[in-house]
Amino acid sequence: MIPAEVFDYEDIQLVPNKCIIDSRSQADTSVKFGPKTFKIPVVPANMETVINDELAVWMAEHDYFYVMHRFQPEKRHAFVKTMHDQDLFASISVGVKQEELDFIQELADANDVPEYITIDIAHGHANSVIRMIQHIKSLLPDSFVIAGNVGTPEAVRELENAGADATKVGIGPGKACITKLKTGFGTGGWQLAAIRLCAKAAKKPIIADGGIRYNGDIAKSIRFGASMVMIGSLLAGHLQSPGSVIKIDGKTFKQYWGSASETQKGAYRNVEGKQMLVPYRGDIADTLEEMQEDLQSSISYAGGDKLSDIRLVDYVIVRNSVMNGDSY
Ligand SMILES: NC(=O)C1=CN([C@@H]2O[C@H](COP(=O)(O)OP(=O)(O)OC[C@H]3O[C@@H](n4cnc5c(N)ncnc54)[C@H](OP(=O)(O)O)[C@@H]3O)[C@@H](O)[C@H]2O)C=CC1
Ligand SMILES: Nc1nc2c(ncn2[C@@H]2O[C@H](COP(=O)(O)O)[C@@H](O)[C@H]2O)c(=O)[nH]1
Repeated sequence: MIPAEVFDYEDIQLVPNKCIIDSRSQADTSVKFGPKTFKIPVVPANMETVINDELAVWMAEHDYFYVMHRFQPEKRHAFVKTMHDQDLFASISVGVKQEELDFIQELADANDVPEYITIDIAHGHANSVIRMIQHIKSLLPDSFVIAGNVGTPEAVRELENAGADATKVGIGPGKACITKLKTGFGTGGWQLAAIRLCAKAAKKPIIADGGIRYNGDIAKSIRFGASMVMIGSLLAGHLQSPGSVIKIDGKTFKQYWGSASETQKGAYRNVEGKQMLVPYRGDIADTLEEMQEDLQSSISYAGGDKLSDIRLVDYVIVRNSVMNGDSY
C-alpha cells in the first residue's frame, strides 16, 4: 500500500556525519552493476537525443554504464557485434512486440549475447514485459535483464520473480514527460518516495529513472535505495549529445525530446512526451567528472569512504523550502 505522505528530491536534505577521510579523492564512487563495475552510478537515458553509437563507445571505453536506445531497431544487431569487436560491453534496449521477441531469437541464433538488455516500455508492470523477461532468460540466460518502467513495490516483485535482474523505477517524473498530465498516473512529484518504496521491496538492484535536476539528486537516489541513476535532460545538452544545436538570442541549446513524443513517434498517437530545448553544456566528460566529484563530496558528508555509506545517513523532510529559489 502506498502511503499518502510522500516526498520528492527537492523536499529532502541528507544530514551530515563526521568526515573520516582527508581528501574527497579518497571517496570511492564506483558501483558494481550486473557483470561490470562502473566509475559512477549514472547512466544516460536510453533516448534518441541522449545516447548514440559514438557516445556508447566512449562511455564503455571510459568505464561508464550506458544503455543504447531502441529507436533504430535495424541497427541493433550490428551494434552488438561492433561493440564486441572492440572488446567493449554491449547494452541495448528492446520493446515487447512480436518483432522484438524475434530479435532476441536472432541474437541467440547468432550467439551475439549483449551483456545488458533493457526492456523499455512506458508501463512495465505488464504481462507483455513478463513474457519478454522469460523469453530473454530462456534464450540469452547470460544477459543481465533490466525491466521497466515501474512505480510500485508490487511491480518490482513481479518483474523480479519473472527473472529480471534489475528494475527501473519512474513513471512520469521526466523533464520531457507529460504522462501525469495526459493520464493522471505516475510517480511525478513523488519519485524519490517511489524509489524508497520500490527499493524496500526489491531483492535486486533498482535504477532510479527521471527527475534528476541537480547532481545532489544522485546522492539522494542512492540514499533511498537506487543502485544506478538514469538521467535524460541533464545529459542531453552536450557536445556529444545527438540532438541538433539551436541558437536563440546568442544562447546555445540542444534538442531534447521524449521517447513517447510526437517527434519520436512521427505521429500524434498515444503521445506522452514533448520536445524541448536544454542548455548547451560543453563536453560530457566534464559533466560526468563533476558528477563524480560531487558524489565524492556526498560520500564525505555521509561520513564514509564509499558509495554505499550514503545509504546509512539520516534525512529531513523540508517541503520544497530547501530550494529558496536557489539555482546555478
Ligand atoms: N518512464 C516514463 O514515464 C515513460 C516513458 N515512455 C517512453 O516512451 C517510449 C515509448 O513507450 P511505449 O509507448 O510503452 O512503447 P511502445 O509504443 O513500443 O509500446 C510498447 C507496447 O506496449 C503497449 N502499450 C504501451 N502502453 C501501454 C499501456 N498503457 N497499456 C497497455 N499496453 C500498452 C503498446 O501497444 P499500444 O501502443 O497499441 O498500446 C505496445 O505494444 C519508451 O521508450 C518509454 O520508455 C513513455 C511514457 C512514460
Ligand atoms: N512520460 C514520458 N517519459 C519519458 C519520455 N521519454 C523518456 N521518458 C523518461 O524520462 C527519463 C529521463 O528523465 P529526465 O528527467 O532525466 O529528463 C527517461 O529515462 C525516461 O524514463 C516520454 O516521452 N514520456
